[in-house]
Amino acid sequence: MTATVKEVLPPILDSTSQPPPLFDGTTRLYTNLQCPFAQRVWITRNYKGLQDKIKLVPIDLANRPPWYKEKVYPENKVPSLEHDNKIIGESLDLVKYLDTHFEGPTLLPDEPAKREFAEELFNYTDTFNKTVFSSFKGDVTKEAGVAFDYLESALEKFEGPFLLGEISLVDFAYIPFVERFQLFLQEVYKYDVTIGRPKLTTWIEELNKIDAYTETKPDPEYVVNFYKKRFLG
Ligand SMILES: N[C@@H](CCC(=O)N[C@@H](CS)C(=O)NCC(=O)O)C(=O)O
Repeated sequence: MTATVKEVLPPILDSTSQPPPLFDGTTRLYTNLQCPFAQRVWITRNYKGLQDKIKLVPIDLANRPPWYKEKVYPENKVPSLEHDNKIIGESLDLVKYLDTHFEGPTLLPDEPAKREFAEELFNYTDTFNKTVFSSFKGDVTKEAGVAFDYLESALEKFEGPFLLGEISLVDFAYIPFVERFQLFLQEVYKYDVTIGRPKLTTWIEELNKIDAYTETKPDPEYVVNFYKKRFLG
C-alpha cells in the first residue's frame, strides 16, 4: 500500500472521561492500543480503508471508565464495535464482520479450499497462543517451536507469501501475537523464531511493508516489559 499520512490517534479514555455520545449512528471501535486482540480489528479496519467510517475509541484498561461496562460492553473487554445500534465483541468475529459489512478490499478468498483452511487457522489461534505462553516456563525452543512450525507448514500450503497465499484476515489474526512472541522470545530467551523458518521470515517481512499493519504496532520495549512482568514477575 502506498504511504499515507499517519493517522492521528484520538485521546485515550480513562475513568475520568465522559462517554462518547453512544448510539448516535457513529460506528466506533472500542480498543486499546496495546491489545493484540483489538489490533486484529484495527489492522482490518485500516486495510479496508475505513479510517473515516470507523472511529477509534482507545480505552485505558488499567483505569477503565465505568460506563464502558455499564453502557457499552458488559464483558468489559476490548475490542468491541458499536455499529447499527448494537455492540459486537470478539476479535475474530469482528474481523469477519468488518469484511462482510463494510466496503474495501475483500479479505477472505472465495475458493472453498482457502475458506476451509482459513477456518482451521482461525481455530488454531487460541492453541497457538496457549502453546507459546506455556512455553515461557519450559523449553521455549521445543515447545514454542511446535507452534511456529505449524505456521511455517501452513505458509507452504498455497502459493504466495501469506497464509492463504494472498493477504487475508487470517494474517491479521496471527501477526499481533507473532510480533509480541518474536520480541519476547528473542529478548529474554535469545530464541530467534525466524531461524530455519524461511516462509515465516518472508511472511513477517511482507506484513511489515503494509501501513495498515505497521501503524498499529506497539512499542517493542512496552511489549517486552509487559510480558516480563506478566510471565516472569
Ligand atoms: N476473546 C477476546 C479476548 C479479548 C481480550 O481478552 N482483551 C483484553 C485486552 S488485550 C481485555 O479486554 N482484557 C480486560 C479484561 O479481561 O478485563 C477477543 O478475541 O476479542
